[in-house]
Amino acid sequence: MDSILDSLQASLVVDTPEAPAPGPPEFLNTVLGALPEGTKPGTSPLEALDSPDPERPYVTLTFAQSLDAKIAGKNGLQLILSGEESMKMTHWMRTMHDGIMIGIGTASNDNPQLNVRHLPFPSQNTHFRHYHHPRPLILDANLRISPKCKLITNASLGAGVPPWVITARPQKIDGFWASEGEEDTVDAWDARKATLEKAGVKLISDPDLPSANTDLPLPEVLRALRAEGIRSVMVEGGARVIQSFLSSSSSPGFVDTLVVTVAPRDRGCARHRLCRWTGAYTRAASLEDGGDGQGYRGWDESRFLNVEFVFSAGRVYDLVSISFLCVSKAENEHVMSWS
Ligand SMILES: NC(=O)C1=CN([C@@H]2O[C@H](COP(=O)(O)OP(=O)(O)OC[C@H]3O[C@@H](n4cnc5c(N)ncnc54)[C@H](O)[C@@H]3O)[C@@H](O)[C@H]2O)C=CC1
Ligand SMILES: Nc1nc(O)c(N)c(N[C@@H]2O[C@H](COP(=O)(O)O)[C@@H](O)[C@H]2O)n1
Repeated sequence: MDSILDSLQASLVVDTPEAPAPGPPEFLNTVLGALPEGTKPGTSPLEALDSPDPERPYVTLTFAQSLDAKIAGKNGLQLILSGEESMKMTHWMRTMHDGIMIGIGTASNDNPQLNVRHLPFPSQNTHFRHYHHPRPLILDANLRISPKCKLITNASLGAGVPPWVITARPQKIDGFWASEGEEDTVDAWDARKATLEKAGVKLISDPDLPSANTDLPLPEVLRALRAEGIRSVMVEGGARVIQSFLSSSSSPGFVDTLVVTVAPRDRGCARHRLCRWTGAYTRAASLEDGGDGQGYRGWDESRFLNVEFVFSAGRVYDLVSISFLCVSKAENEHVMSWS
């Protein structure tokens, strides 16, 4: 009897497949590199992200665009182009880098948090302590950033990494101010600097960074960040910063990897159209996906199809993989493929 019960019991032992541990989509591991075995995904930046130039950090440029290469709505209105899965992918990618860079246009317009709140909530620890959060880095020559922005207030509440602002104090040229009233400008700049520092912001104002009204020179910015220990940077935008990095991509260029989310809709603002990018996009889209499971797949709750593709500018816009997925559930799980 016992043996009958034993064999009955044995036959009732069902192999319950364990839910896969949450982690970045496989294509990110393939393109950017995986964490050493035994490391919990999302808890530390990737050591594997090694810049080809030891004087600057590794640069991943990433953004979301509409089919017609626009990244914002009318008057720069923030557009949520990414669906749920794509947003999660972006947040995983944030955990993989030391720093996350935006321009002051995005900081003022979007008031972003640049955290990883879309990742699954761990059972222990607080969300903020569990994951690696990249250091927010803001390109802001004139110190226009508001001390009340979310990046600064979150950090002051212990719920974010204090941002660094990359800036350049106006300087005299050959002993003269560039224009009348410039001295007052410098006083105002110094006052804003004091306010920001009091709010916990660190200013990166390398002497090599020339005084600039608008755009800071990327080689010096990247060099200064590397000197501060930033080994990898994820550049998120906005339009002007993306254009600066794409324009830098003639040899040798600063973009090591490019990850773009394309939402299949034409809805954006002409001012934020990424003209230069359209050509590369057409080229990428003309390649075949292959549907071999290498790509990033996930069901998107949004109404729109999302397409992700990745290529490495380090290899002159060579396509590493097109990853995509699709689909609006409302559209009968229609799968789109590139051909
Ligand atoms: N769809 C997406 O993935 C994203 C969209 N956006 C959108 O982009 C828009 C903001 O874009 P922009 O107004 O162009 O602002 P931006 O965020 O590109 O900042 C540009 C400003 O940064 C400063 N800057 C300093 N050094 C620079 C350099 N080397 N190159 C470029 N800028 C430098 C200048 O003051 C410049 O005006 C917003 O509407 C935002 O919603 C922003 C990020 C991502
Ligand atoms: N991945 C992605 N998809 C979109 O549709 C977007 N609009 C953006 N924008 C970028 O993300 C920032 C907002 O970050 P938080 O949600 O506040 O953490 C925004 O400022 C852009 O840089 N990205």
